[in-house]
Amino acid sequence: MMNVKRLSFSYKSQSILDEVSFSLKKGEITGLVAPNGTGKTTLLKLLANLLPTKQGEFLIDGENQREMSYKKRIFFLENVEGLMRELSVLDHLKMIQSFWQSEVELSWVLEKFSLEDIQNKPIRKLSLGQKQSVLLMLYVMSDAEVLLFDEPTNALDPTNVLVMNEMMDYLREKGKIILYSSHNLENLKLLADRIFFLKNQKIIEMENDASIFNSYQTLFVQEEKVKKWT
Ligand SMILES: Nc1ncnc2c1ncn2[C@@H]1O[C@H](COP(=O)(O)OP(=O)(O)OP(=O)(O)O)[C@@H](O)[C@H]1O
Repeated sequence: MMNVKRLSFSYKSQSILDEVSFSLKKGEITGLVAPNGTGKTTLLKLLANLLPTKQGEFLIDGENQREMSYKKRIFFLENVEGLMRELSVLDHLKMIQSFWQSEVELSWVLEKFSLEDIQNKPIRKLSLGQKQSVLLMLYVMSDAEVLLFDEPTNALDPTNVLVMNEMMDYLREKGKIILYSSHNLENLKLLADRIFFLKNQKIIEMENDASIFNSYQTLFVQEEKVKKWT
């Protein structure tokens, strides 16, 4: 269980989170939804200890984020920009396997993503969607307890979205704590056990049922922003 207690955060005068409290459970996928620029990535960075927090605390199984081993329980790579251009796919997998002392088999992960053919290519020679698949592979390879995904379907074609969904089901089965930030409400509706909306610096927990699209419309869609162009 990951518990977040009274977490607040601002970039200078811009308040992003205001005394937010929630918990994430093992074996559950929690969706995180909000319009552009609301603070989803900021929240993921805070949980991964990549931004300094002054107010609030978070714990994994009671262990506070200020303790040394906390960081080694969470995997978060914001986007493909975090991959190393000159290193091959295989190099990345080996690096993560070694750093995380993971027992996940390299060949098994490559096979699940059907990426055996490009395993020796450097990242700079891959397409955007291929890089995204590599990023997802690293999550699986890390075998970390807490997995924070920022728009994981970015640049993926429909087939690879299905591959990602299989991956998510597998990770849930393994008891991972998963926070999945996305604008793809349709896919989240399929996958998520719970969905959080982020609005006015607060988390609102929503039921993941047929009403989720209407709720999004009511809470977030600002008709005045969609201007007539013709
Ligand atoms: N390093 C930073 N310094 C100052 N402000 C920042 C910084 N990073 C993000 N912001 C601001 O914080 C707000 C939230 O940004 P964040 O990236 O967390 O949003 P998001 O919900 O992930 O958006 P998107 O859906 O577009 O990815 C935005 O208004 C952004 O301009």
